[in-house]
Amino acid sequence: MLQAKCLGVNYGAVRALVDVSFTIHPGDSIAVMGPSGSGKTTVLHCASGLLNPHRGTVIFNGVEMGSLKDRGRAAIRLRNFGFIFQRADLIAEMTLLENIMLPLRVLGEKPQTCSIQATSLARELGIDDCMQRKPALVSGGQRQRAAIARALIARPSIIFADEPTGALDSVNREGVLQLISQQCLSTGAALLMVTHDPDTARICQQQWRMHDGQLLNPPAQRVNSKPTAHGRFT
Ligand SMILES: Nc1ncnc2c1ncn2[C@@H]1O[C@H](COP(=O)(O)OP(=O)(O)OP(=O)(O)O)[C@@H](O)[C@H]1O
Repeated sequence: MLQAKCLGVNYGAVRALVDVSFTIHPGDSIAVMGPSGSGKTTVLHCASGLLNPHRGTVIFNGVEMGSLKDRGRAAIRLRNFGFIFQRADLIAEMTLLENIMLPLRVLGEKPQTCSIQATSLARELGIDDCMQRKPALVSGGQRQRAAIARALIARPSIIFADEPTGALDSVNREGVLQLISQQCLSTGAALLMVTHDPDTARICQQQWRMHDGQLLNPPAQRVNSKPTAHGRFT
């Protein structure tokens, strides 16, 4: 589904990525781990088309992302990718409902259809009682659940998550991780998640390690495992 070949990114003298290659298949769940500055976020940004690598290519469903203009890459992101960041990054002026509906609205769905789907997803994520509130008036855990709903509503084929529970306490962290893995299992979406935390990484089938811009355990050497009945991955 997504293939990255020999990615290289430099920031001046800093070699943020060095010859990084990997493949993401439908349903894969991958945690990208490694020390601060090792290139985890840069990998996520290149894979998702947020950043054009200086060397190498990213091919999504047969389309080379680097050959597209910004608008073309944005269209692929909107239709196929969901994003969850450490801070929920919801739009402050909109209610949770409006935030969650936003991707479908941009894709041209009717408001009523968007509202029905957003409400149903919010119920699954346990935030249906605060959908009319703005982000500043709900808890951090509720904000992050809303961000997950927004990332999932257009049924993306890949979820990109960068420290998605970094701003949460341990109880909320566990709940949010369960929700992400359950939602990926039920929709078949792949997950590429950057995290420092080994406990967080354990929800994924695969743990990739980065060091000094290099991927240390290339995906070809990995052994895949299957999701458990509890919605977690082994
Ligand atoms: N916009 C930028 N300008 C200059 N250097 C950058 C920029 N973004 C990243 N870097 C550098 O590239 C390297 C990789 O950064 P990256 O953010 O990918 O690492 P990371 O593993 O995600 O780090 P962290 O865990 O601290 O978030 C680091 O040395 C970083 O300082």
